[in-house]
Amino acid sequence: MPLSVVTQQPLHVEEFVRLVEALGPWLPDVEDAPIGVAVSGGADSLALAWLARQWRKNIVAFVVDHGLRAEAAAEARGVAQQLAALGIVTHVLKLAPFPSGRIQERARDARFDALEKACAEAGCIDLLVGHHLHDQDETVWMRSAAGSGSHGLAGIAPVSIRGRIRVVRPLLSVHPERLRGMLRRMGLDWVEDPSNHNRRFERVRWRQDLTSDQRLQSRVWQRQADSQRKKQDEKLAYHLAQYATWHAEGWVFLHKDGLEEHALSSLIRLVAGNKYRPAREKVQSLLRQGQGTLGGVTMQPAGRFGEGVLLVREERAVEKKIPAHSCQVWDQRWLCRVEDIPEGAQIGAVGDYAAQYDGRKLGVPARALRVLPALWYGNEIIRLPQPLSLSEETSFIWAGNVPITGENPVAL
Ligand SMILES: Nc1ncnc2c1ncn2[C@@H]1O[C@H](COP(=O)(O)OP(=O)(O)OP(=O)(O)O)[C@@H](O)[C@H]1O
Repeated sequence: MPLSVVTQQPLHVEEFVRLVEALGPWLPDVEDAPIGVAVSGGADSLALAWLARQWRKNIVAFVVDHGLRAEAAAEARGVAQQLAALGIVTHVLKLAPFPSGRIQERARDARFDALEKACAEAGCIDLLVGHHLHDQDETVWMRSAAGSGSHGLAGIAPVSIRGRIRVVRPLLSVHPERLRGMLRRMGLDWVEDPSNHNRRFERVRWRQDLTSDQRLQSRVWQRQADSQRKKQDEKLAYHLAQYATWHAEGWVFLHKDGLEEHALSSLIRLVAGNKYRPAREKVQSLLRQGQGTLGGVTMQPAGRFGEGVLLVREERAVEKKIPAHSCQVWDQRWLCRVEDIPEGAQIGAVGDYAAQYDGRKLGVPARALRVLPALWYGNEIIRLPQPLSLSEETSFIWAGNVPITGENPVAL
């Protein structure tokens, strides 16, 4: 029977609770630690917010206004009012304008950055988002069309870590019609975003064109790839635990017996804080050479650190100095924890200043000391990172936001 003929029953609260509880553990339902919900005002996330509110008392909704359409601000206010009427505390997050080009990707990144920050401020460590079964089908199909391997075909992960929060997608196995059915039954209206129908975007074209058979096929691929990915990840985690040592100054020692393609590419991604692993051929060529730079990371023989290699952030690749703020991330890896930052201060690499320190005594490669972050005021360093600082206070903490195994969370 074609899928479209199957009647989709509205989703019930009990089923939602089963789905969401399976993705725990969850903190107790207390005021100080609410669960965040990202709500666009579209049917899926509105349904998610309503269901989450039945599940728990303490939730906080975040509505992001990208400022991309004239009516967006009024729509966001409308959604906030609708949520407030459902007894849900809501914050509207207005994004600063971003440059044109790659608009969907930029909007997504900016949205998740804003959501992560807002969650941290509201005391949420978990954020629910409303991706559903059709989003998963389209993602898998698109990745298959792009020639992805099992990592890509495993699709959107039900749980992923993004910076300081856990992003949870309890509706990934739910047909969207079941969510709309639920909203209709509750008499709740939703907003239709016109960009969801704009065929300029690849995802929209697949959403409109995928047949039921293609959707079924993509679910088969997804399940196979997911189980393959899990096996590969377990193997890699075991391998890294055996051979790799990550150091708090952002560098890695990899034992020679552990030098192989998957381990190396995952560690390069980790040390550089990159979204993606480097291309396979390049990793293989680096392995053949035994040393060199790739993906913003330098690999060199480990020398006094043992038989193997060191992976250190490449000095030429680090971000230039940027204006310093508290909670500012520099070089996509270091979060500034300093509170009382003077006007005009900047975050930049320690650089030549590191020459004053003895890496041997500190147990850190000299190269790794040079690429650590520091707080600069003109040509002076006013806050040093650990282990160069004499103070007990930690001025910078690792915020690489990159998993060691598995895929980087893709903010869809
Ligand atoms: N403007 C926004 N504000 C808050 N959360 C958002 C916003 N846009 C998307 N999200 C979150 O990301 C999820 C997936 O985004 P996507 O663009 O697929 O959703 P949508 O089709 O715009 O809306 P919905 O999923 O609510 O129907 C949403 O379900 C929601 O949780």
